[in-house]
Amino acid sequence: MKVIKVKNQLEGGKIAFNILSEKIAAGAKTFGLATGSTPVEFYNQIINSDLDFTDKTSINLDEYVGLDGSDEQSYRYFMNQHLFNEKPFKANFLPNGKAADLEAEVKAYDAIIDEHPIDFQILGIGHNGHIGFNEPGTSFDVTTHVVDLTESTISANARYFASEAHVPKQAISMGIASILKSKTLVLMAWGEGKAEAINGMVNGEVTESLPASVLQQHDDVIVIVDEAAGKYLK
Ligand SMILES: N[C@@H]1[C@@H](O)[C@H](O)[C@@H](COP(=O)(O)O)O[C@@H]1O
Repeated sequence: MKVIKVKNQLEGGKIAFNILSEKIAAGAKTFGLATGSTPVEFYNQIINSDLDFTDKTSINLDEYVGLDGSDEQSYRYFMNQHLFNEKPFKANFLPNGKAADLEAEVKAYDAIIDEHPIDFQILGIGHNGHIGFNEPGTSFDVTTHVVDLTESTISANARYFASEAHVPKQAISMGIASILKSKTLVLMAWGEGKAEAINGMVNGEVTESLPASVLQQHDDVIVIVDEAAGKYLK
């Protein structure tokens, strides 16, 4: 795991963007994308670049169950607002949170990931160490699955909703086994609230109780943190 400390999200987003650009120059065509506040500056860098994505494919980590893509709180809507409306891709995949048959949707999403091996995956991290919506206790062997969100995640994500009661209780998430198949992973974290999770991920034991710790087992992971998120790192 390579750790890069930066001043702020702007500097971190630029570094992540530079890594992305190098991978594109080397032939990368499929990008695993994440939602949340963490990657917003990274997406701005993409939007403001002259890179062409019309022959590139994106596959997002997750989506809330029950939300349609037109719903402002859905991750599809977030991605449209923060990236896709400005930077057209060949294809943008996200799980369908409104699928009538969730098990069929999970299988279909696994097939999409198999057909489009991910070259570069961008990740944020939850306060409890989750990646995507793989909550503590999730097996490292799972592929796409339906997740019951923890209270901690529901309350952390309530800021985007009218109230905590409006936050969906379930999500469809790419699994840890799928995330680990990406050739390169870049995980970013900003702010003190992420400091303990980051320290556990980098220096702690590899354990399902801190899902991000599994990244220690991958040989091309770059962690970009600001001072606050990296405060326990040597
Ligand atoms: N499913 C998403 C994760 O992919 C994201 O990394 C995390 C952190 O969000 P933020 O970047 O807003 O701190 O929140 C959500 O739970």
